[in-house]
Amino acid sequence: MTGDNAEELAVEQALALVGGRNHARDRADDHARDRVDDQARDRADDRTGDQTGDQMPHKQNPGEPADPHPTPYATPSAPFAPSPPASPAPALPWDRARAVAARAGRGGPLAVVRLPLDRALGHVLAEPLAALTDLPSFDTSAMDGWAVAGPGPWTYEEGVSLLAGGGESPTAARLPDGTAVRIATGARTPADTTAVIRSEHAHVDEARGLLSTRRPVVTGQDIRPRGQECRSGDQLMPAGTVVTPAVLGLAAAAGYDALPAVPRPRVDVLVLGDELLAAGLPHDGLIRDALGPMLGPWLRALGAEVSGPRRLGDDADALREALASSDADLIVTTGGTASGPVDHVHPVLAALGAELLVDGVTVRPGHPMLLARLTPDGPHLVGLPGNPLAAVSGLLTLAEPLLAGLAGRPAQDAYRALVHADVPGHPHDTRLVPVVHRAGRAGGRDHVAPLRYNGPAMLRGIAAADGLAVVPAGGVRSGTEVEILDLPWAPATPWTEGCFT
Ligand SMILES: Nc1nc2c(c(=O)[nH]1)N[C@H]1C(S)=C(S)[C@@H](COP(=O)(O)OP(=O)(O)OC[C@H]3O[C@@H](n4cnc5c(N)ncnc54)[C@H](O)[C@@H]3O)O[C@H]1N2
Ligand code: MOO
Repeated sequence: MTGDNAEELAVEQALALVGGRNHARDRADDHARDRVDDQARDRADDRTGDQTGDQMPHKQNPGEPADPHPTPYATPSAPFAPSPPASPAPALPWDRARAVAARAGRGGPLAVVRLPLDRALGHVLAEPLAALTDLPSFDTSAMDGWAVAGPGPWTYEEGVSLLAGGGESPTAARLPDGTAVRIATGARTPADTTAVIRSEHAHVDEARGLLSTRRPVVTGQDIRPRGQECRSGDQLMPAGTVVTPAVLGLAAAAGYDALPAVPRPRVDVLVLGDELLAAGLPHDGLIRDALGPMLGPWLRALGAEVSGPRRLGDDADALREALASSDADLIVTTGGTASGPVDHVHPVLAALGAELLVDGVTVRPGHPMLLARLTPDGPHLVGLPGNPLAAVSGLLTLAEPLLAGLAGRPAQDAYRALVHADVPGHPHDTRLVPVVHRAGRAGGRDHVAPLRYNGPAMLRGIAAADGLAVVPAGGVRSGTEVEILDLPWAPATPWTEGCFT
């Protein structure tokens, strides 16, 4: 990794760490039971209603530009001709899909590496962090002042001071009753010290060589006793903890030079689509690739080591070759998940004999998202739909819990927050809607506000968001609680106020 990359990674990890509310809870759903339940439920869904987003009676937010539901890009040489899905497997409900992804990530044993502290940020502790020393490791003065023994007034020796980091002074190793010695914050207190008197509370009579104080002296005052914070061997943090800057500081204080960590999961990002430009303005039916620039940093913020994006166009052979030759733990593809003429993800997975763990999720946007295992021991693949907000939906539904499992930490769990505004729902699918957290004003409660520009092809809402509301079928009323998934960075900037809600 270059220095630049390391710096970029550190910034992204820091963003992730700053923003994370981490309401993690390990939901170990029974995968086999889930699949059976889900299949029964989905068969019922198929009988009762519409599965497409096109008919969603979704009230348009005021001012939101019309977003006709996108159709796959069609070229004159390959006219769009909808074909049946490659796999008849039913779509999974959103929470089941997350549980399946989390379970898939937890499938194998975790590797352990020892990383120097300056490379450990954002990794997950593979073992509990046990103190290698008592903290403090010696009785320490908490203040600049005087160490005293017994009741005052105290005599002292002119010119003798105990300093932080100083070795044991022969004159001050033991402090006889009735004596005092000048001491600095962080210095070891001599044996038999009763208390430390802050310099501002001490009265020094230089002529008589006597120290006194008008304040009562409490035994042990302003002394940090050895082992106050921990004893050697105490567990400071459990395995599975994400190494934050504060954990690095604690580990250093407790004597660590390197930390036992789970290696970051390695992720290859493959961007599919002939219509995508890597630079410049859209022209002639071509558009900018919005996912390549977004996914690397986002996946790094989720703790991954990312290579790519590689733009493969709509080339089935190139996709097959890239999948077969990858040595990553996870491959993330974008686009090509549906059944259009150049949607190659399903056929290539079938040709490689991959096992589809999730083939569609009853969530809007993002319903064609998929999760596969390429070989029994091989990498997983998360297929993100090409519509950009649908890709974000797939990222948080499948990639985030999978990566959490691969990295040895619990997946983010949704938590509940009040929503300020009615949020329309899909008739029977979950909706993920960009929201921003707002502090309650004038006695009001903290809440989230849904953001406009939340169409599947739009990123304008999510760019201003700090979370996604998980809106159940049928929608939610203003003033009720809704599940929230946090985005892995700090709350959106204040100028989103009024601009997007
Ligand atoms: N007959 C049906 N067609 C479609 C359905 C459906 O149910 N039946 N679902 C629609 C939905 S919803 C989605 S989402 C998309 C998913 O399709 P793909 O995953 O195959 O994605 P593409 O067709 O390749 O692209 C869709 C859309 O997104 C644009 N795109 C793709 N990649 C990028 C990128 N990197 N940056 C920016 N934009 C990108 C692409 O140009 C298309 O406009 O399928 C619908 N169709
Ligand atoms: O509604 Mo699609 O799943 O745009 O994402």
